[in-house]
Amino acid sequence: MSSEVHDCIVIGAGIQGSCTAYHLAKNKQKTLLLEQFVLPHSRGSSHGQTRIIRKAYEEDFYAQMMQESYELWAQLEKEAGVELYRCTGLLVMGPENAESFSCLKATMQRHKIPTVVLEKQEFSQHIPNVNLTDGNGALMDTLAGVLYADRALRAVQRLFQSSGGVIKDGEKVIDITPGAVVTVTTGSGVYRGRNLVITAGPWANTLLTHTGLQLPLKVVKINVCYWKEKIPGTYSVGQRFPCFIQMEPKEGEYDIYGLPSNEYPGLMKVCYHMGSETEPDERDKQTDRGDIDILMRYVTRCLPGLVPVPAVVESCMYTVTPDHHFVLDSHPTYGNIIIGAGFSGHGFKFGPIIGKVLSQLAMGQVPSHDLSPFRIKRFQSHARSSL
Ligand SMILES: Cc1cc2nc3c(=O)[nH]c(=O)nc-3n(C[C@H](O)[C@H](O)[C@H](O)COP(=O)(O)OP(=O)(O)OC[C@H]3O[C@@H](n4cnc5c(N)ncnc54)[C@H](O)[C@@H]3O)c2cc1C
Ligand SMILES: O=C(O)[C@@H]1CCCCN1
Repeated sequence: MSSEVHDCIVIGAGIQGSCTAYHLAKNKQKTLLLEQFVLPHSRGSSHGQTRIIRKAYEEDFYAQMMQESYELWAQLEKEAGVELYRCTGLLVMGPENAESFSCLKATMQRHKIPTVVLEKQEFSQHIPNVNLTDGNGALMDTLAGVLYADRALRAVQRLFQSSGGVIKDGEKVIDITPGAVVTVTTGSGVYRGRNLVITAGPWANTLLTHTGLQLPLKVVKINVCYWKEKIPGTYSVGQRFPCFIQMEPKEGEYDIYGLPSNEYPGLMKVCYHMGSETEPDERDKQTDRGDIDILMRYVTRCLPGLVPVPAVVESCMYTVTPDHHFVLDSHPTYGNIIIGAGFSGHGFKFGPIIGKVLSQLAMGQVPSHDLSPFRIKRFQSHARSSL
């Protein structure tokens, strides 16, 4: 074991760990970022070319955090000298009389998020080639768009390194010994840090076992489906087609969402916001296609310009909490272990702000956002959390 003690060790080089490490290094913290796979990889949750960025949220705390996240993404773009965000707008469709749809509208209004409400009569004129479901309303979050995910991850990791940070990839953490100085053992080394951040995505509970904590997290495999345009370009980013979310507020059903064709010419990404449970290392053994059946019916009904059979299916994982809100907190027993987990399929857009608040927790500072919705304590009654 080297006698070197890092200010902070971060486990997991997905978007959350990479952004946290970047903020730590910017704050002159001697930081080591450990990643089990050789980078870049496609075995976690942060790979793929695109993600949605939006301020349209029902909850005030997300809308608020996104105000700053947009600013931080813009700073990153500038610092890295690459385009990470493309404004396309986000079309949200949902049952007009559902509480979630009106709550979304009200939150957007309260936070002065630029919004256009689309009346039914004008819908098809503004959004051709989409059939609005009967009883649904529609609105547009005009500053929403696409984040270039793979590119963003690379950019943040590069900026971390150029700020003096060290990445060791292909090093799986196999043991953690908590203490005033935390000892972290990988397959090829032993490292010590005054603070530890665990941002291990679907593997969060595997790592937390070493600290005597388990969170109520469910890992699901998402079939990432791309659908062929009957006429190339119909739903393309070039034709200013927006991202969309079809809200499904009924119990047991989940939203459907899409991004304009862009990364694969002629193919539009349309996915279901839930999947079947899996062990993170056994992702490819999970072959349930129930989500694809739901999508095929939706595409047939609402996106008539697409061939209703997926042309490409890729895999990704969500790590879902019971309330679909994140975990951003210190370990209940070891104050120098910080946890970022359970991003529940919507965490990418928050990467820079999550990195900032996790780095603040790791530096012993008061976080600049209220983290009470994200505390571990809220799971106290839950069977799988052992506190
Ligand atoms: C299909 C899909 C669509 C999505 N769409 C959106 C969207 O439109 N907008 C949005 O904002 N978000 C979206 N998300 C969610 C977003 O991508 C995730 O919330 C985010 O990527 C989670 O990042 P993470 O860093 O927590 O996890 P990960 O990216 O999984 O990173 C964790 C890392 O930890 C490493 N690790 C684990 N265990 C160890 C170990 N023992 N030793 C060393 N390293 C370890 C893993 O290898 C991995 O690289 C989507 C997710 C998916 C799957
Ligand atoms: O985070 C998002 O914006 C999207 C919304 C739809 C589901 C997947 N995630």
